[in-house]
Amino acid sequence: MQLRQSITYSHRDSKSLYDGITRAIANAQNVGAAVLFSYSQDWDCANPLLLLASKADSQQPKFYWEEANADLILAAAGTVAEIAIANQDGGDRFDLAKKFIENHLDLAISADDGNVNLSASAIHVLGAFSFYENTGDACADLPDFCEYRTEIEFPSLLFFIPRWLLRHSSSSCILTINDQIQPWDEVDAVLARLEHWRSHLQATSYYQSPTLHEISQIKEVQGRQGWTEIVERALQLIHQGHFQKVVLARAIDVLANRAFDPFQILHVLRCEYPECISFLLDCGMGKTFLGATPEIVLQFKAQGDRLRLRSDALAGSIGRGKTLQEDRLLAEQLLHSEKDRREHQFVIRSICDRLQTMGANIDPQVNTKLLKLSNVQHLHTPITAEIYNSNWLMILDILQQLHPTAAVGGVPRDRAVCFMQQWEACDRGWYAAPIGWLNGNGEGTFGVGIRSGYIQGDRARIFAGAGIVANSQVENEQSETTIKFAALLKALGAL
Ligand SMILES: C=C(O[C@@H]1C=C(C(=O)O)C=C[C@H]1O)C(=O)O
Repeated sequence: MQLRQSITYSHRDSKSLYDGITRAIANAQNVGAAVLFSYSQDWDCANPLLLLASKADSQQPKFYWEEANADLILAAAGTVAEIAIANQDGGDRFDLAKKFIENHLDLAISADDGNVNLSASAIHVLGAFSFYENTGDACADLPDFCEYRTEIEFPSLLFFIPRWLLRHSSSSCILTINDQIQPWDEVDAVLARLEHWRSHLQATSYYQSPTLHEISQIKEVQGRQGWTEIVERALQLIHQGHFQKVVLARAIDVLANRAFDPFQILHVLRCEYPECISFLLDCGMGKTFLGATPEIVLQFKAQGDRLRLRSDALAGSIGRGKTLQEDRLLAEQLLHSEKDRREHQFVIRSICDRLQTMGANIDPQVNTKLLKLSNVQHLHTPITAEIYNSNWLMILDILQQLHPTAAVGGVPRDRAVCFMQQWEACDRGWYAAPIGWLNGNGEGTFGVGIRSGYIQGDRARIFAGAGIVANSQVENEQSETTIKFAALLKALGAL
């Protein structure tokens, strides 16, 4: 089955917009339920993050996504359809995500002003998964687990279709307004609703950034053991052959004297890390998850019956030098480190094996390079593949297979993940899990939610992890996480 958004109208005149809405109302009447309608048009906006900050109210879900390298910014707010699955709900969340998309995109009607390409006019679904499918379930027999839950909880799946979305690139800037059309709707009422949102977004508004905060406390989250002791325990288990690799995260709580401004923090990240994907996801309940990730877990594009896929192997890390020469020496050290190469190979293997299990043909050209960010350099191998399937929604099955890769989980995955759940100081929530977007044109990107943290009022909890393999040195792994923390600490004004 080829599921795509059912119809796209290009409207150079108001009659055809009228026809599109009429068709959506007919669809809604046929199925006896609401049907999505979207209208896209050229829009003038130089700063999508500022638009989001000034237009979205605090109760609304918000999403921001910036891939500077791919020349793409998405800024969106509000919701016309949403699925939020709590950790305890059970059910297969990837399957539920798929059904959500099918239910909403299958009968959706899109219209545009005639100047919009298919990618921009397609309806976008935005969201994230939590790291663990069902917190505590995989290790139900482990004692005292609940004590270590994070205080900031996020759904195990959150997908939403925004009320409005701005898709910005250097060549175009398109605004899409989405609406739910009811069987009893009338065309004029729908037109009035579209006009309401259009003028809301067009009205001049100013973003008043809150008064700058000061940091009052920075404190490592303590579990039942300190992080270095957990790393030592993991090394013993690696030595005994229990697992070969486990990625262990530390968490730090940062407290300020007044509320943090998530938009300001994201702005710092996007300027400092242009090679990364800057992201922000706010459920509309005063909690924001944000970060700047260098890692893509799955990027895809449907081309006829084929799906082009990309997934990044990113593992093996070292700091940046203060001088060019020191930086080069560190780079050489990383490129020739047997331990880091081995750690990196685990990730390449885990991604390739799982893609092959799904029937994908991996492109034979696989090149490992250095990825240099302002605070850290990594071994980086983009893996590209192709799979034949007429239903692009199988990407959710692929995502389910890939997550967590050995870059943020371990090898073998189940044993490593169980250890992490048992020993890490707190639940990961959305940290190191897939976050991103897809659209009705069969394309999308999910990043790995690392170099990230949660903001809730005057509190932030940030995460950083490191891959532990045989011969890992505890102090080196700890300083690696300290280097990684620097990104968020700096953006929070805590460094
Ligand atoms: C787990 C994190 O990073 C991951 C672990 C890496 C490593 O161990 O070298 C490198 C990149 C990421 O895949 C993190 O940043 O929190």
